[in-house]
Amino acid sequence: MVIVEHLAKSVGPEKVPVLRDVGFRLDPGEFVSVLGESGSGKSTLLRCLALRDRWDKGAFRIDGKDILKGGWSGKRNVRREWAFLEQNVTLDPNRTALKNVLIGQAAQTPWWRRATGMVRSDDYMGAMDELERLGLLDKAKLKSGQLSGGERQRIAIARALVHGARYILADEPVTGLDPRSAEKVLETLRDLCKTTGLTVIAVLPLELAERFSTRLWVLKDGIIKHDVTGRRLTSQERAGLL
Ligand SMILES: Nc1ncnc2c1ncn2[C@@H]1O[C@H](COP(=O)(O)OP(=O)(O)OP(=O)(O)O)[C@@H](O)[C@H]1O
Repeated sequence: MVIVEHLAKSVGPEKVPVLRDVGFRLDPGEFVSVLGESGSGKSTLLRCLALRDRWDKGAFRIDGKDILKGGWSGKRNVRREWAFLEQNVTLDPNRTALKNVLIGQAAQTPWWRRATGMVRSDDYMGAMDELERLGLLDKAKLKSGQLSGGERQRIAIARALVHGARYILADEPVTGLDPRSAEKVLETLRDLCKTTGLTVIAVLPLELAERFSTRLWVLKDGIIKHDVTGRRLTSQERAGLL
């Protein structure tokens, strides 16, 4: 279980408070969508959880361990287990989809493996299994530049899973995709949550958030103003979001 308490974060030279007091508990397999007006701090929250941004205040406990107070190994585990899925996926266009899955992201892969592209046969089998599970086996040998935007997103998901992700933080992962590709990416994430216990926290448009996620957070005034599970937002809760 993940427990966040009293997370606060100010930004910029003026130290403008964006997150004032964010707290939640999260079980494995949840698919959370973060909603909120532009500038409400959705990306800041995701970056804090990925430890890309330093927290001003707060406690971050995972399976009973206090990550911020512990040593570097807890933080290293968070960096490995919390994968960040961006709107514009960075894949190496000169390598195949399979090689992109195998060599991983810079933060997860030793430099010599990235430089040489060397992989172990176990890793190869693991990557092929993951591509099969995500319905991408027929794309394995294509150069990533030949893939569609939705396929690139799903390759990035496969890459995260192969490298040990238990949590995926996705900042507008389907913006710019056509509706069918967007649905396929979100169906993939939803199925993984159900079948593997993967936890997803994503910034999505309201309509897709309500269709695909199990829980909705509305960020407002630096806190999670509404935290809703298993239902749509009421008209009062969605005020200001559309
Ligand atoms: N490094 C920074 N320096 C100054 N201001 C920042 C910085 N990072 C974020 N901000 C400000 O903090 C606020 C929250 O930004 P954030 O990107 O988290 O919002 P958001 O909810 O994701 O917005 P959007 O929906 O428009 O993407 C915004 O007002 C933004 O301008």
